[in-house]
Amino acid sequence: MEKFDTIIIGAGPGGLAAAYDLSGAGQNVAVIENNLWGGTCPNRGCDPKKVLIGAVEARDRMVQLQGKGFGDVPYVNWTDLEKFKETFTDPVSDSSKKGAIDAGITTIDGEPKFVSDKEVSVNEVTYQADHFIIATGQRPSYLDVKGKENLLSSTDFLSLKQMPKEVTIIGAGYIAFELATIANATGAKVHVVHHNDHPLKAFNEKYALELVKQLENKGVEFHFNIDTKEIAKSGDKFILKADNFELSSDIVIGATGRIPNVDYLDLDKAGVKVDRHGVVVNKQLQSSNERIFAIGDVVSTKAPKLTPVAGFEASYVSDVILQKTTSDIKLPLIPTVVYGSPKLAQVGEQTGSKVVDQDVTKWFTYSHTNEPKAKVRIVLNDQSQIIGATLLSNEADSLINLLTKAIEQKMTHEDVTKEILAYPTAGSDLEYLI
Ligand SMILES: Cc1cc2nc3c(=O)[nH]c(=O)nc-3n(C[C@H](O)[C@H](O)[C@H](O)COP(=O)(O)OP(=O)(O)OC[C@H]3O[C@@H](n4cnc5c(N)ncnc54)[C@H](O)[C@@H]3O)c2cc1C
Ligand SMILES: NC(=O)c1ccc[n+]([C@@H]2O[C@H](COP(=O)([O-])OP(=O)(O)OC[C@H]3O[C@@H](n4cnc5c(N)ncnc54)[C@H](O)[C@@H]3O)[C@@H](O)[C@H]2O)c1
Repeated sequence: MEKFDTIIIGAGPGGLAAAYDLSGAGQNVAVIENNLWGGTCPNRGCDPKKVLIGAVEARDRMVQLQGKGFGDVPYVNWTDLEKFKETFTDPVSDSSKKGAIDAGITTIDGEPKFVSDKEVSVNEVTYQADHFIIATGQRPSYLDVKGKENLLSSTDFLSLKQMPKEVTIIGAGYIAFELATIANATGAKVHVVHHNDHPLKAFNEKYALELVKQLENKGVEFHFNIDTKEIAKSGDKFILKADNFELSSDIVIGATGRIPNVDYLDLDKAGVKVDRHGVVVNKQLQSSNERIFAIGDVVSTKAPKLTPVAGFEASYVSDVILQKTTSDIKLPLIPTVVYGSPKLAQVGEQTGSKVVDQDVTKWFTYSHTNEPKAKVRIVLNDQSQIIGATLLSNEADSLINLLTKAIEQKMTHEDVTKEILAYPTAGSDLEYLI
């Protein structure tokens, strides 16, 4: 029986990062993957989404400057854009696997199943290891309603060969907003159907509602407090049905959350406990079997399910396995961005001793490209240090990283005035934002 120091299940950003760390430290490491190498983020998540959003941003920039240097602006050509996206996604799996092999990591394709707390079987071959890391991520969850087989997922959306004329998206989280923004820029009529009136629940409500308004101004229609009961097929159309509500469209995308990939692994044979949010772990990311760890999206903790979080946890667990640390995991500040157009970003505390909330639409940073709406909200503590921020603008993604550093360094207004940042940029406004 082949024996490894560590076997990792799942070759996403989390699993591969751990594999490189452990193999780089001299361990004999195997990674088992049952689908595309590289995982969700580069194959069917962050990266393809960002390629599509890139085209939306280019179009929106021209629309903003219509009559100010630009004339008629065409819709994004979906078919061409999809082909461009594929130049990023097509090579990912092979190159991720090759990279691992080149680094001396054993790569195994197939469906792993635990046969004991020390052994896993794949394609009828049994492998043993001192430690295991479960890094199997999440997959889309589908609403449990009549006709749920008629729902498409974000993965299906990102690979559509043609963008239909009418698109309905159920849910109002990250995925719903990002896909709505993309479909809208191709000229599709987009509907967002949500079961309550709290879109993007984790974000400042006023800012989330301002983003709704910006999308409505572009023609996206939001239907709040609609509890979907059925997705019926009628000819070429799909009808979303709820109490006193029907909506017909060409496709219906379910974006109502994701579920952990904990089934099919026979985790009970290894004594690993799970709940509906994923693998249950302690503060060292150890499961109920102390030799089996879990990282990334599959972990049942409140940590945001994001690529940099999976990478951070991978590095932490590698250090635990290599006996470089015995401390509990301590996640740093985690900035998050909804890649719409404009973008919505948030980091840190949302309440404090002082809040400076400004509409900065008319500031040069935003007015020179005629942005329709830009807002910045900074939260300070009783020592006037920056402790949190919410941003809505096209510059929000870069500015949120700068603010994350400012919070980590406990910067005050006075500290900010002592810095020189390139002008004119969103960063050089910082001293006027506090
Ligand atoms: C549409 C979309 C957009 C996103 N955009 C962003 C973004 O902009 N920024 C951001 O930070 N995050 C984003 N995310 C989230 C990000 O993709 C995840 O947080 C990240 O991929 C988690 O990494 P992971 O390694 O934990 O899991 P994954 O990347 O999901 O990798 C898990 C791997 O395990 C494999 N696997 C599953 N089950 C098994 C099994 N039984 N046996 C073997 N292998 C298995 C899977 O095939 C996969 O390759 C997005 C997600 C989606 C869906
Ligand atoms: N930019 C990014 O960083 C990014 C982008 C996409 C995804 N992600 C990650 O992927 C995760 C999954 O994204 P998501 O958008 O699927 O999940 P989410 O949890 O962000 O949003 C799910 C939404 O569906 C709603 N919902 C639940 N049941 C519903 C129902 N019956 N009818 C209508 N709406 C319903 C929820 O209220 C919520 O608004 C995110 O939490 C995030 O961790 C991150």
